[in-house]
Amino acid sequence: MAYFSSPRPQSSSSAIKIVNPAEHDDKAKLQAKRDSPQRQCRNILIYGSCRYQDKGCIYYHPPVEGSNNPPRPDSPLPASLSAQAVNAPVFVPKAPFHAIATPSPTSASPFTPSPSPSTFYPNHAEYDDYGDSVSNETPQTLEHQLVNQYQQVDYDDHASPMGNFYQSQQTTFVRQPLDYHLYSHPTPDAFPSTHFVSDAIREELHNRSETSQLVPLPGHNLPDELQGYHSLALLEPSVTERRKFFSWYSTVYRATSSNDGVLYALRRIENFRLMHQAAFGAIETWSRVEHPSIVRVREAFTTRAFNDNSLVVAYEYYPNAQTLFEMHIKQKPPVFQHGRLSTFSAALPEATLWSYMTQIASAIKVVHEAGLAVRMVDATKIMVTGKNRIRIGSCGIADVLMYDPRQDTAVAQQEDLAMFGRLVFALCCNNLAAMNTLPKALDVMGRQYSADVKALALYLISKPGPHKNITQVIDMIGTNRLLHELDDMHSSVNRLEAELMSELENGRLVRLLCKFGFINERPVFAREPRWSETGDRYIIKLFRDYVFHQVDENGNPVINLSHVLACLNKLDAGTDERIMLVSRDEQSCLVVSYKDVKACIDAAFGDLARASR
Ligand SMILES: Nc1ncnc2c1ncn2[C@@H]1O[C@H](COP(=O)(O)OP(=O)(O)OP(=O)(O)O)[C@@H](O)[C@H]1O
Repeated sequence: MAYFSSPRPQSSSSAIKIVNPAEHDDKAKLQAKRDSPQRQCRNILIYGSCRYQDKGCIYYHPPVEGSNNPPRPDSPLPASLSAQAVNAPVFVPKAPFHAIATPSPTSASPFTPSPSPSTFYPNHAEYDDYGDSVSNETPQTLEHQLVNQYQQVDYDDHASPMGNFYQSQQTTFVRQPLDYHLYSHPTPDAFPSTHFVSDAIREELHNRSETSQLVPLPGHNLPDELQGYHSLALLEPSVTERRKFFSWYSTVYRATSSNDGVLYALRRIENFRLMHQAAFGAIETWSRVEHPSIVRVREAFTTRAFNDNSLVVAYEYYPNAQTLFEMHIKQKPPVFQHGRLSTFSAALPEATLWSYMTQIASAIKVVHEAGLAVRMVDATKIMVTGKNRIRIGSCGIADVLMYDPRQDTAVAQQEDLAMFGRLVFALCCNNLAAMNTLPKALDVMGRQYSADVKALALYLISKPGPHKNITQVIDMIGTNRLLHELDDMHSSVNRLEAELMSELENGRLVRLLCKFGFINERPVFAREPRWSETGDRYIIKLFRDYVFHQVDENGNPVINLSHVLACLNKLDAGTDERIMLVSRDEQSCLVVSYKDVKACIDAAFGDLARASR
């Protein structure tokens, strides 16, 4: 929605007072006056040119500067518009200003607006072109087509995480899913995609937002309030087989903090009795570790809210995050492939593996430099929070659970490297326990990955030593791969910035629409019930009609988002381009520039803002 119109160079303009044609006007006289070929063509006044000039238009067309046509001395072009100009013959377009954008499922190119508003409304001649494509359908038929269109798009989208929902005949969901494609699908070929954030990112973000807002299912007997957190929801299905976290069972919840209203992931360790308060010291150190590949630790506390002694550590929450285990190792349900059920899962591509290893190595380096050890480099605790973006989760918990003031951190750091090695084997072999049969694991690894992967994995699981450290690991990853990762990151930032640009102007347009909402049809203001119908506000009202309430020559509504966006952008820019506003009774009209309307809106809104203080 980010297009912005460039103002057309025009002569200075000013609002022209509305003139109500006197009811007792001599109609015949008026007709004669209107039909006079001496009168200047209204198209020239409004648009600067008339496309019917050489096709029989009977009104006067002043010569274009530099043309060979001699000037007509008896009918000079007025330097500026006079109030009488509103009596000029009314321009009646052959077709409505803007055709309805009908995304018909059957048509190959249902809606083909010009790529930018500046070319979209360059002159009135284009309006007639749109007229050629005007649909004769009633609004009801159009709505029906639109509904069909959306149904077709969404129901066909098997790749969408909502796909199962749409296919299901059951009506167990009360909440309506968001229609991600509501206003931009199907994308017409001629419509530059830069006008909207791309479908993939929009859907991804909507999915995350929807997950964040999912209401927890009842029946888990969760506490209403927990040390400043409320609205707890389980983040893992309660029926899966339970693995122990060291010697304890753990559960992850999503919860909202009463302090800042932000969502957090709470990891609860069941039946844990804290023996040393000093164990929480590590949590404080962890809460200061900031790294893009580490899930930030917020705080830790013990609680009896679950009817036991639980330890709870609060982390940053990443909606729809999956663990590396869930994403790459867990056996997927069989799918039909080539006519039979198959449980085949593709090997992790080597490029992705290097990206993962680079991110993990970088995170471990920061942790080791902070005098800590990760203690949990495990596929079930590393989360994928975006495309190829991983973060080590559950940091700090092991420090509390295994608290031992005499423990040597250097030993724990060496263990981090060994765990990292086991993780590489698990990812290469799609098996958490790959290391248990090392020869087989090496064989699988050798067949699918380069010798560098194998060398690094073997180094990581090699015996601890004074020279074995994370810096060595990063050296083994190599400058080329690090540079490659850096380039990928920059490209990703560039892409996201471009996406951001395409949505940049939305806030501006919403603010404008809000101003309209505040001003238009306000029942009572300053004890003047007609406040919104008089003075500047009347112009705003007519402008609102011009933007939103256009009708075609049959009186059918014209629903054209491009027209609305172009008008609002020009209004916000305050361009000199002029438009004709027509009163609702069609008895009077007004030629104003966007600049004039903008001034009216600013003044009216200023009135309201002052009165609200
Ligand atoms: N900080 C977080 N933000 C978002 N989701 C999280 C966060 N931490 C954990 N999760 C999610 O919670 C779910 C359970 O996490 P958990 O670590 O218990 O995984 P698990 O595979 O069930 O491991 P285990 O079997 O050891 O409990 C996972 O789907 C994980 O993605």
